[in-house]
Amino acid sequence: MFSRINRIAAPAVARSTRGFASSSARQTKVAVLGAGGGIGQPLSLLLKMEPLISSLSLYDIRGAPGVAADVSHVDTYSTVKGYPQDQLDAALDGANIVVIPAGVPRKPGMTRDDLFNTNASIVQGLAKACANVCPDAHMLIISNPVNSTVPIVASTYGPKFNPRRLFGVTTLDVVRSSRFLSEVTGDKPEDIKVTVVGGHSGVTIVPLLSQTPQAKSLQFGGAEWSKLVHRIQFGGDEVVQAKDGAGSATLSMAYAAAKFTNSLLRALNGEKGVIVPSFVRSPLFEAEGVDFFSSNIELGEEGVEKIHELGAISPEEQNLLDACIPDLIKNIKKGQDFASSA
Ligand SMILES: NC(=O)c1ccc[n+]([C@@H]2O[C@H](COP(=O)([O-])OP(=O)(O)OC[C@H]3O[C@@H](n4cnc5c(N)ncnc54)[C@H](O)[C@@H]3O)[C@@H](O)[C@H]2O)c1
Ligand SMILES: O=C(O)C[C@H](O)C(=O)O
Repeated sequence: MFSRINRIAAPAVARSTRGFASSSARQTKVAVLGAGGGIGQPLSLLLKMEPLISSLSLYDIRGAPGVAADVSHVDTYSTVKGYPQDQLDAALDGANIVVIPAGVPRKPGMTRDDLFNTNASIVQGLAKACANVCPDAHMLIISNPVNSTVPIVASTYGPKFNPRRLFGVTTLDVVRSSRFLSEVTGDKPEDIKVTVVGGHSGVTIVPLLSQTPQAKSLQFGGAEWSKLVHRIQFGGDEVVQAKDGAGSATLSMAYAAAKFTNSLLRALNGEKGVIVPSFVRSPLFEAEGVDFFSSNIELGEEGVEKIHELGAISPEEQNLLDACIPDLIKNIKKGQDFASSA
């Protein structure tokens, strides 16, 4: 099966593109597509508090001008403009980063894949517009199922696809891992860093707890470890059930998306050593038929600078990875088939 436990360093993804000037710290335009929604609204507020953003462009088929008017009163540096349904191209004009939380959320009993029929076309439509209007923008995809929507965006871009600039946002899994592990060990969550690899759905979410010093006391394969891994993999269900039909994670997701956006902005502005997990076009499991995979990514001034290998993992984590790969292949292919048939 997937027996390579110690993987050596991957070559940096070498593809140069037209630049995002490192001097643009005070001139970065970020567009949020789906800004009127449960994630979009708090995310817009958090991005308004981000000093590395100079201009926020808020788009939704419903309510974006209202959200923009509201957020624009916050006394921070950036300007904010809202765009209604028929002004998508104007919203995207000049965008350096596009964050997409547009689409329907789950209700209890649904899987993320059950959202595919609705969200695939929403994301594809938005990706087409981005490919036309701001083809060099960094694309941050939140809409589920992420394992399929990211491949949809890549295929929709066709020859314009730049693998250094497309990211599936899996940061919520990282955030949950820190928090949930802290509840087990008593350590401070802000001190805990867990590398979560694979994808963003159930068993495709693989937390590499063996690489986290605070998790060393766990007995790998034991009940406590299994319970923790299950909670990380199915944390989204906790929120969906608690919201009881009113949607899925929005506030923690907005926090996670703002955190990822901040990592990218820092790297685009020249900070070195920014390394975070994200679901990207990846060579790591290409030989097994996996085109996209989440692992630690070093971010740089052009986006993806280097895709890190997994490093040493435990036999129990290898089992998790073995379970992840077949699902991931199916999810990715579903997205690619959708895009190629459209
Ligand atoms: N990646 C993650 O970790 C993660 C976490 C939580 C939620 N999600 C996903 O994020 C998506 C949004 O969740 P939510 O709770 O904000 O949902 P929501 O229903 O509250 O908001 C979605 C927004 O998208 C808008 N929208 C729909 N079609 C659009 C289009 N064509 N263009 C622009 N906007 C459009 C809607 O009008 C709405 O305002 C869901 O698919 C959800 O599953 C992902
Ligand atoms: O669970 C969901 O459907 C939303 C999101 O993917 C999450 O992990 O919370």
